Amino acid sequence: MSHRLVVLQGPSAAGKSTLQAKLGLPRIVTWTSRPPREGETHGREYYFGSAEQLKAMYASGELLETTEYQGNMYGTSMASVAAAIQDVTPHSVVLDAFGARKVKERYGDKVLLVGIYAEKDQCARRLAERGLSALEQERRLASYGEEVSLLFGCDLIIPNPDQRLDQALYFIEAIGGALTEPWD
Ligand SMILES: Nc1nc2c(ncn2[C@@H]2O[C@H](COP(=O)(O)OP(=O)(O)O)[C@@H](O)[C@H]2O)c(=O)[nH]1
Ligand SMILES: Nc1ncnc2c1ncn2[C@@H]1O[C@H](COP(=O)(O)OP(=O)(O)O)[C@@H](O)[C@H]1O
Repeated sequence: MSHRLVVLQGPSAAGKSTLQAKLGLPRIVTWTSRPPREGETHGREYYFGSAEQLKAMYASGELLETTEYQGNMYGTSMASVAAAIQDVTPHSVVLDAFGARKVKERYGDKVLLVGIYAEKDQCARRLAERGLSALEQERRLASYGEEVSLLFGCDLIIPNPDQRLDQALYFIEAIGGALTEPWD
């Protein structure tokens, strides 16, 4: 398979990070201006920086793309994506639909866009269990409809309903297996 980068997109709490972890590929760490959550470390979950820093990085061409999500900026470093695409080992990254499209436009078939889908009430429950404030939960769910409609731009969509994580994992493992087979 010629895909070098798996991009996961989908609504908040659909299960993107969970499935990315199970995919087991090295992850591209992206930048955000949102404050770190408890347990998050600079360089592991994200690189944390100010909005001004991210804007300056974008202006200087250091970031391939930036997006605003829930009032915070996010961005992917040009060098990290280029290095991932060149690397012998495929990588993965979680991006919103805007970032996913940018990366796909630039790298075409080297990028596999995987949409992760779960129903709205299930995402709502998962968000509530994550301990986010009521306002944050509401904000994340507000973009649910738009994020689901944008899944149709993906190369494939994996449903991740409650109680069927095993089924979603089956597909994720199949992708991981196909990507890590020897290629010419
Ligand atoms: N375009 C773009 N989106 C990103 C980037 N990094 C993260 N995201 C998106 O930002 C969204 C919000 O991430 P986060 O604040 O960690 O919240 P959560 O995923 O809802 O817990 C995620 O769903 C990702 O899709 C990036 O570098 N570029
Ligand atoms: N199939 C599933 N059934 C029940 N809970 C799930 C399932 N998939 C993921 N979760 C849980 O939902 C929450 C949100 O998952 P996460 O991967 O962080 O979502 P995202 O990265 O899309 O925001 C986590 O607590 C995770 O353990």
